[in-house]
This record gives sequence, structure tokens and C-alpha cells, in this order.
Amino acid sequence: MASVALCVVRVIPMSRFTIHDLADTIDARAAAGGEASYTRKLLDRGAEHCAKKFGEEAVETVIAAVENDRAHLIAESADLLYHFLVLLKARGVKLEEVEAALDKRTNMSGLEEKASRKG
Ligand SMILES: N=c1c2ncn([C@@H]3O[C@H](COP(=O)(O)OP(=O)(O)OP(=O)(O)O)[C@@H](O)[C@H]3O)c2ncn1[C@@H]1O[C@H](COP(=O)(O)O)[C@@H](O)[C@H]1O
Repeated sequence: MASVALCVVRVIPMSRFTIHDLADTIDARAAAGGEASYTRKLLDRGAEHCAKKFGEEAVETVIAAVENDRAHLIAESADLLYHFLVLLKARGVKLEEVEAALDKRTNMSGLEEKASRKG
């Protein structure tokens, strides 16, 4: 008798929302006046404050990962990415510049990239 292979595919709904959409929102909030905006509040407190918030979110993400709490990890990752983009904005770095740095590494392994940093 022919055996039947069962393949279970978990379907995750695709969102059209991208990290670039969030970066655009952050740009718009940065350009706007002093109306109520958490982003505006963070940027007004300066890059060092934004860096501190990013660090806090990084620690919260680490804790969620170590605890193996999937939903918590996703939520903290979303906070982390938001605060990462605000930090880049505070220091005048474009997301595209980070992507370009990643793009340069696409043809080398992580081990090669690590070695290229030494010396
Ligand atoms: N994606 C986010 C987002 N993720 C996380 N956060 C905020 O980041 C904070 C997480 O940090 P904490 O847990 O330390 O919260 P907290 O103690 O309230 O923070 P602080 O008072 O210490 O600053 C929370 O206040 C979250 O609401 C975000 N705030 C905003 N956005 C996006 O940014 C857009 C613009 O927001 P506004 O600038 O408020 O209009 C929104 O439409 C969202 O799309």
C-alpha cells in the first residue's frame, strides 16, 4: 500500500505592514509640531534617552526569549523594533543605511564578517 505523507502547514496571516511604514510614521511624528505623540516625547528627550529606552526593551526581549514565552517575545520584539527606529531617528541614521550595511554582508558568511572586524 502506498504511504501517504501528511504535511501540516501552519498559516500565518501576512500583514502588508512593514518596518518601513513604521519608520515613515516616526519621520512624520518627528516633523510634526508638539502635539500629543509618544515618539515626539522620546525625541524631545534626546538620543541618550532613546538609547536607554532601546536598552530597556532589549533586556525585556531577552527575558521573554529566555522564558520561552512566544507571545511575550513577539510583543517585546515589536517594542524593540519601534524603539530601534526611534533611536536611529534621534541620531539621524536612515533605516536604508542599516539595510545597505546588511546588503554588503549578503555574500559573506557570518564567520567571515566577524573575521573582517578584527585587526
Ligand atoms: N509601535 C509603536 C510602539 N511600540 C511600543 N510603543 C511604546 O513604547 C513604550 C514601551 O515602553 P515601556 O514598556 O517602558 O512603557 P512606558 O513605561 O509607558 O514608557 P515611558 O513612560 O518610560 O517612556 C510604551 O509606552 C508603548 O506604547 C510604541 N509607541 C508607538 N508605536 C507606533 O508609533 C506610532 C506613532 O505613535 P505616536 O508618536 O504616539 O503618535 C503609533 O501609531 C505606533 O504605530
